[in-house]
Amino acid sequence: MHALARVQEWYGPHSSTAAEWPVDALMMAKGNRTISVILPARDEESTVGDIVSVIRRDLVERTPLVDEILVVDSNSTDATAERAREAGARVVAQNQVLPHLPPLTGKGEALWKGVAASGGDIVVFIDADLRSFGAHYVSGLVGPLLVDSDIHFVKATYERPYIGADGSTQQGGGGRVTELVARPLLNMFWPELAGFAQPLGGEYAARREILEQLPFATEYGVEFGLLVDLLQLVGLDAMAQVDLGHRTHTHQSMTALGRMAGQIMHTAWSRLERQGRVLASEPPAHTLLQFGLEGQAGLVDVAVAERPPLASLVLQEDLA
Ligand SMILES: O=c1ccn([C@@H]2O[C@H](COP(=O)(O)OP(=O)(O)O[C@H]3O[C@H](CO)[C@@H](O)[C@H](O)[C@H]3O)[C@@H](O)[C@H]2O)c(=O)[nH]1
Ligand SMILES: O=C(O)[C@H](O)COP(=O)(O)O
Repeated sequence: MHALARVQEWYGPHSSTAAEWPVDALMMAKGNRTISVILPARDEESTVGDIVSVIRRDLVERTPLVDEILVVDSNSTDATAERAREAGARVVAQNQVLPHLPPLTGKGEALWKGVAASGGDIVVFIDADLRSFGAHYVSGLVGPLLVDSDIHFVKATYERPYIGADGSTQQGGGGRVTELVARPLLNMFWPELAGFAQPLGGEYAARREILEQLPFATEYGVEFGLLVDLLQLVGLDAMAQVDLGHRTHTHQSMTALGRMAGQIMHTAWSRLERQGRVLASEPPAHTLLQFGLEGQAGLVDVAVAERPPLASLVLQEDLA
């Protein structure tokens, strides 16, 4: 079957909206399973507290859908940890989780450490820089996992405007790396994943037993790597998409997004090599020469390290 026909066949039965997953119905479906919400946070003092407070108020105190709120403090230099703790989250410092391992950096490292430090049967990731967060983000993402045992992973979709520094809104202007890098790469090499409208979005949920079987690319390669690896591990029919409505967040600069794009291309390359689809005569360069606003040049490293599946680590430590 042609890949796009496959996407069409998948799309209907695997797509829903957050409104289709009311919290009361999910409480009935939850049984004795536990749910952890993990927020990776680097210098997010202005937003992390509000997000944690909403989860705590609506999904812990009002209705106990969520069992654990964990903020992974990703080497912040601001009051992220204090704001998160005051709002009611458990906070762990990224480098204090599995401290016997040499630390790595970036968002993927924060997520991997978050999975290691949390305990829920279902894990929900929520970015800590969201400005549009509502409790429906969490309930929408866990809905398909709680009611359908064949679903192992749920990814959010939403409208993503670009909000300028002057507050002006450009509808559909957000997600620049998604549109210019991730989507073309997915369509070229993994077209079955083309139906995920926001492949780089930071909001998704999965069963712990699946997350522990997956390697985690560090830095900003993590979402792209997880999607590609999940397709191989569980297959498209075990993956679902939920529309959460609208997402706004803190935008990064163009140079920061250039580095992100480089990291995503490296992650894609590593998967192509691993799947035996390219044979490199020499490895791709991981340096990126960028030019700042005033024309100053700077060399940055966009290499993406990788953490092994947590399950393999536990096994190794058991054997040691
Ligand atoms: O070293 C880091 C960098 C980021 N973050 C946190 O990760 C989240 C998302 O990072 P952000 O810098 O806001 O990324 P975006 O520019 O929003 O990038 C988008 O695209 C990335 C690549 O797929 C995803 O990782 C993001 O979740 C997604 O929002 C935020 O809570 C950050 O504080 C960390 O914890 N550690
Ligand atoms: O998903 C993306 O492409 C990055 O998060 C960048 O998003 P932005 O263009 O909305 O800042």
